[in-house]
Amino acid sequence: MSQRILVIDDDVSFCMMLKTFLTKKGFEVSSAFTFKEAEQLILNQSFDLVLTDVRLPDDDGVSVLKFIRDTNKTTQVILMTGYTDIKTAVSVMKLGAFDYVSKPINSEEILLTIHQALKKKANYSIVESDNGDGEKSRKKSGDEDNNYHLSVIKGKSEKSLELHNFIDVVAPTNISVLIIGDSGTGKENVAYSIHEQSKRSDKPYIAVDCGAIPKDLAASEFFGHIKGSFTGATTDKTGHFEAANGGTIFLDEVGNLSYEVQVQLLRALQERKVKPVGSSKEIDVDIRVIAATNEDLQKAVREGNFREDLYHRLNEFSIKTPRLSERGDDILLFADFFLKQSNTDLEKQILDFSEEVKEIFLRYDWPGNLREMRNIIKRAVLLTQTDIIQKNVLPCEVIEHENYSSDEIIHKRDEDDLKLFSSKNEENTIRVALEKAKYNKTKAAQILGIDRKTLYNKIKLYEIEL
Ligand SMILES: Nc1ncnc2c1ncn2[C@@H]1O[C@H](COP(=O)(O)OP(=O)(O)OP(=O)(O)O)[C@@H](O)[C@H]1O
Repeated sequence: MSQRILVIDDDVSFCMMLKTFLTKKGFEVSSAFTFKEAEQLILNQSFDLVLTDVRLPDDDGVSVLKFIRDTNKTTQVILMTGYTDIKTAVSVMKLGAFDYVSKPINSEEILLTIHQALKKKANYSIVESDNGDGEKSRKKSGDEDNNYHLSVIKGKSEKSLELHNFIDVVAPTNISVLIIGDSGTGKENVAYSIHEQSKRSDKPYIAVDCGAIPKDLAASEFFGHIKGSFTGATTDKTGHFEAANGGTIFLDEVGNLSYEVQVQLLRALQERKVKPVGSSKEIDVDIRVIAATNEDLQKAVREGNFREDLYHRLNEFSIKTPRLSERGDDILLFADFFLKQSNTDLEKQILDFSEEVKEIFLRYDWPGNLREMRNIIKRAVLLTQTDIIQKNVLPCEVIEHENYSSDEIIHKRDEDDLKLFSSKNEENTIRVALEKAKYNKTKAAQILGIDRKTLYNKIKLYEIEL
């Protein structure tokens, strides 16, 4: 059976274009132009994946994600953003979206991201609440990000050395570790490194995305259940705690747990015993706990949203993951790593970045940290037809502080980009670029990464007055 995708975007022509494109690629595609329409569709059928614009006429991508999380926990969500929305997209990532792609959407890039998201979905062996199949705990293996555990960059900057020093010190112990850091700074990687360097490395490592667990199913997810304990529980299920027995449990986005679940979790951590839902037998568990958050948990404690006793239990030792912009020249090491990774993923052989691009990377503030860099480089690799990545394939937000000289060579960008270009955002993006370039069309075309002729046509199409 083909996989089901829901596309949500209020730009009707863009939405239809994407629908046609994905249908041709063998997916079963539905579309909605508003949050309200999407809500109805999501209630009536289950989707494997939802592709949603960050801004919708009656709501936004955050609400879509929250709604999906409340109804169907394994649906993957990919956000589509205009370049001015990157910061919003980064914050939505914290709520458990799979990834975001920037507009203009490139067809090859979106297909790749869709396949990775669906692969991740398939790897979650948690069964959806409505079909009640036998459930198993999940290990985040096979997850796109997980492949990168195989080779990670440590870095040489002061911040990186400090981070790895902390990891080395705490890993061999049984101490609970709380990893604090902005989205995309590599918290999950740190958790896995701690497990790998611990005495438990040959035992299970179970990563649980706490933001993705609906409140009603949390107890069963963590502690398991026995057949018949509630509607849909048609077989016994092993909970994450039991599955992690002897090894490590990683509680990602721990700040998202409801108060009720926090109480249950605390009890399990204090007593090192769990009781599956519907069972009267307690099971002893020996686990090391690592948790991560990108929220200010201390503030959540002060405001009464996170239990203080649980906070202290999780935070026997804390590690802060540095922002990418704080990692000095390591930025180029990471860039090189993502270049190699993208070459492998996309079967390309790009050799390097131009000196100018390296300088831009070193100056940029990387609000989405490593994840943003990975995405930007993947896209640049996709669009580059020569050996070296040049500035013109970088998104506007990365180069917007730079000066543009009109005698720079204009590289022709893959026309494919413009085919799936949202007209609403396109017009906006062109206006912003023109303004930035002080209405110099050559510079504006450069900012946009398109050739001058295309820009002229677009100016005519949208009747932009110069
Ligand atoms: N040391 C590293 N070397 C190479 N790649 C890394 C490293 N750390 C993280 N990455 C990559 O950066 C991306 C983001 O990392 P990760 O998912 O661990 O971040 P995070 O802080 O857990 O994000 P979030 O808070 O959004 O869950 C992933 O693609 C990951 O593989």
